Amino acid sequence: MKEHQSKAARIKSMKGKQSVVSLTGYDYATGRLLDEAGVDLILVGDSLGMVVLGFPDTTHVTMDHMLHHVAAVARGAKMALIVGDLPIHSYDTPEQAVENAKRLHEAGADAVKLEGGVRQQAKVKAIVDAGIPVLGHMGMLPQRVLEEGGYKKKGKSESEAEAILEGCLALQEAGVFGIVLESVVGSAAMMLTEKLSVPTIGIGCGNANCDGEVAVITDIVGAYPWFVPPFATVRANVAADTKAAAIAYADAVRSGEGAARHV
Ligand SMILES: Nc1nc(=O)c2c([nH]1)NC[C@@H]1CN(c3ccc(C(=O)N[C@@H](CCC(=O)O)C(=O)O)cc3)CN21
Ligand SMILES: CC(C)C(=O)C(=O)O
Ligand SMILES: [Mg+2]
Repeated sequence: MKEHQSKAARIKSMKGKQSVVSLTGYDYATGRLLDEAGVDLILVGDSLGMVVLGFPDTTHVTMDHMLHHVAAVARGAKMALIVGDLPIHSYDTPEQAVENAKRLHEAGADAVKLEGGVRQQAKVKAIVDAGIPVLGHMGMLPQRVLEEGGYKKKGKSESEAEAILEGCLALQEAGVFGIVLESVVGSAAMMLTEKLSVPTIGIGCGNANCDGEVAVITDIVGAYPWFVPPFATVRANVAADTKAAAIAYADAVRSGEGAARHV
């Protein structure tokens, strides 16, 4: 087994033993800091389209964007499993899915993630057969935000929860090492976590209903204050500190005092 595959196998084996700690990261410095912090899994998410590139949603993200950011994170992180999101329309066929998964892997991703269940089963099998571990993603699927008309909670009814389970089981059978559950109501997330043999990694699924959690790094450090999902806990004030530092710098330059350290 190659190193990237044993890293993914380690995440899979954490189910029932240790919570999987995951955060998104988009650049070298953040990859290095999260690695030093002991994060298990760094997701180079297509959320970078929103919080780094300034698009209104993730449907504008391309393979070129992903390759650029995956390579930067991979230069910074050595211990954590690095997962790269396959962006919208990069996995429309099994052949295209394998080709683009290989490109993300060559750029430095240990594994890839794609959105959806039953209709992605053949693509997941093909990528896993090519030797690249796959993380599933079920529940709310941001790449479908335009069709859905917003970000809505999933699994509210029993039939919707059962449909999510069917998708998760299809992914599990195809060989995913874990599944991200996004915006699934807590009771359904708990049911899925019980029924699946691979770890579930929750975001917007409440507390302690999944085998791990993932969060968008700019949300937890307060670096992108203009759109923060309601479930995120903001633990630092990077945006406010950045603006305050720029204002203090501007004052120093404009006052004639100068901004350089006097050494
Ligand atoms: N900064 C950022 N953080 C994220 O977590 C994130 C992104 N961007 N972009 C891509 C997706 C979109 N995400 C979102 C966005 C909004 C809600 C939200 O408003 N949820 C409400 C609405 C529930 C409903 O209407 O059914 C909730 O109460 O959970 C959830 C996840 C999560 N992802
Ligand atoms: C929100 C997570 C799961 C994601 O897919 C992303 O950051 O793109
Ligand atoms: Mg994503």
